[in-house]
Amino acid sequence: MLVFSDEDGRYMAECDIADKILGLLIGGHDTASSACAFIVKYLAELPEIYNGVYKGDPSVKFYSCLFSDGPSSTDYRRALPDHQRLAPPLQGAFREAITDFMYNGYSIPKGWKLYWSANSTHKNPEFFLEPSKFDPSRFERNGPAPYTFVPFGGGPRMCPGKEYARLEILVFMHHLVRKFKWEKMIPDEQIVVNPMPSPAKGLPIRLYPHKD
Ligand code: HEM
Repeated sequence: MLVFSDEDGRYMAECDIADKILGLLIGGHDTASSACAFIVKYLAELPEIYNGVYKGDPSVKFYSCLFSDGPSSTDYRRALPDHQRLAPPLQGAFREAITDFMYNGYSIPKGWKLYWSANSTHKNPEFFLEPSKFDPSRFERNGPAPYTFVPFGGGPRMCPGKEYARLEILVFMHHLVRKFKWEKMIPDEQIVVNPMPSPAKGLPIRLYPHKD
């Protein structure tokens, strides 16, 4: 960013570079930590799923694929994690209409700003049976219809960090699950969204090291 210029020879202003770096730090860190918090929360609430993950049960593929005897480590690329459907770290983003179009009976003029929402798309019962239920095996049957599962967005501006994020989350979970079982210290902890979803008190947990 410091050394590259655009086609007219103009360099980026310092404040634009700072803005991009801050965007990258927030986009790269807070998203993945929000995702990790929700896996920890759901696995604490659903011991049968935790046990499946710990034992490398293939029906919880995304969560088991980096475990020693689990499926191949490349499976994580195909697997779709249900925690990101239920609690997408990024709630959505803005787009600008590049042409006039009709949507659901509404006429959207060119130039209007539109907000697409990952959260409401992911909770649509037309696409997800029992949408409020955490079910890591739901994607094993049929993959989601195009543009119904969009935690990383879609189209040309889709998150460029998604493969890195998936791997980062799996490495963290791998070490946590291999070493510990845990329980939540606040059973009904509230979820706040500001701007990413997170447990209001920071999800305090009690860790129990595995004996074997
Ligand atoms: C679980 C983790 C993550 C989630 C859920 C996530 C989600 C998203 C979403 C929804 C967008 C907007 C896409 C769109 O407008 O269509 C986005 C954009 C972006 N993400 Fe991520 N992200 C994650 C991790 C990361 C990481 C680790 C990095 C970098 C190391 C990163 C860098 C970016 C950047 C630079 C953009 C802007 C892309 C553009 O505007 O062309 N993200 N992300």
